Amino acid sequence: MDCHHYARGECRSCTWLPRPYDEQLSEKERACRALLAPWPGIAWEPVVEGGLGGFRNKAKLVVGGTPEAPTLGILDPEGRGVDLRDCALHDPRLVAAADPLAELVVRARIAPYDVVRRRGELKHLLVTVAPDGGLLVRFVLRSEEAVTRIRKHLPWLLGRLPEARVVSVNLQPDPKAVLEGPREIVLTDATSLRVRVNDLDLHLLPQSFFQTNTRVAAALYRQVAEWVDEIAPASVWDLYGGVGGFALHVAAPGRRVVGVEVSGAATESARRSAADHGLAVEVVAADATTWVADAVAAGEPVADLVVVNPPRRGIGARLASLLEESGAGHVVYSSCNAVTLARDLEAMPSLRPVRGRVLDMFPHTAHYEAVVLLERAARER
Ligand SMILES: C[S@@+](CC[C@H](N)C(=O)[O-])C[C@H]1O[C@@H](n2cnc3c(N)ncnc32)[C@H](O)[C@@H]1O
Repeated sequence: MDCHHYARGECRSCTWLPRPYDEQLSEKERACRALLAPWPGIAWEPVVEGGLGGFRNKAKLVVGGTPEAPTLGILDPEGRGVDLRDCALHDPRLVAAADPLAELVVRARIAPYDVVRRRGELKHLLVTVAPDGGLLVRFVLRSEEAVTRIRKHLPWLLGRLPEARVVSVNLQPDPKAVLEGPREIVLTDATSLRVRVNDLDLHLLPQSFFQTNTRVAAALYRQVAEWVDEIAPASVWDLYGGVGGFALHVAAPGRRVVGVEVSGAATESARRSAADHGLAVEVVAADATTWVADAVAAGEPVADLVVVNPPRRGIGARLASLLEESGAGHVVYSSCNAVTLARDLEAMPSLRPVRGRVLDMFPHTAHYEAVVLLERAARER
């Protein structure tokens, strides 16, 4: 894929861009299988392709420049804005939304945050697109200084960008390089974006995690639902459940499904989606490890099948040991970091990976999603 920002050396986020896409896929498969080589006999499904361009459903745009001429993209090493609003990875509808958003910044006279001088207000614009074109737009601000002006110009923005279903402000007062802060002010009547994934509408409230490639996420949920339905467990826990993608896909009559997720916004999203679809999925806001440890301590049976989909750091030694010692017959581990996946597998020797799939969630980078089905080995006599 040609990218003029890469060619000019302005952005090198896509570290694998010069590599042919077929080579990227085979290298990711090779790397994943090499990390999981200590567990021979995994039946691998074919890799899921992520697409050459236009696959990202979320634009994380750092705002630089001036109130009259803002840049939307990244900052260079000196802290100056580099405009990447036409990034080829972004869904074209995100690209189309960038100009009206930049115009809003000018109209509302919002000063881009200057990281060097620690002055200004607007740090990031975070925009998510649903498959039907609906948009969730978030202004990450240092303070509330510009909120009244954004509200004043909101009718103009909604006129220019009628696809914007949810518009919000996130307050991130710290001068740290953190994407967003804890407080969110929703400016529209609608508070969540509905994202169609397979045959489900997933609510997405601001501040909830969602996989960045909707088509690959749909393939991931279908794959896991297929494995789970084959096993037909009576109970499933979906740990690190986010907005409920796995939990809702594996819900079935007579099956007890519990989703556990630390973010309040994501749990609220999952609850709304479950209610809309009439699915009996229980959603708990908690730290996954603490919740499992408390359940075990209270003598509650661990689910027949446990899905885990942690951040890059993995599930860690404590949760791995709880699962190892539990009665769960199967675990599905979906990971965006096969290094921590392999480390966690080592800590669960009774749970053996039997099936696996690599999904190219992040084309043009070394990153990928790997999902494995673990089966409890029969106890040796
Ligand atoms: C990789 S995302 C997966 C989300 C979801 N399974 C999906 O398919 O979109 C990891 C999720 O774990 C959540 N999380 C992070 N730390 C957690 C913890 N200690 N306990 C529970 N959830 C956690 C994050 O908020 C995020 O939603």
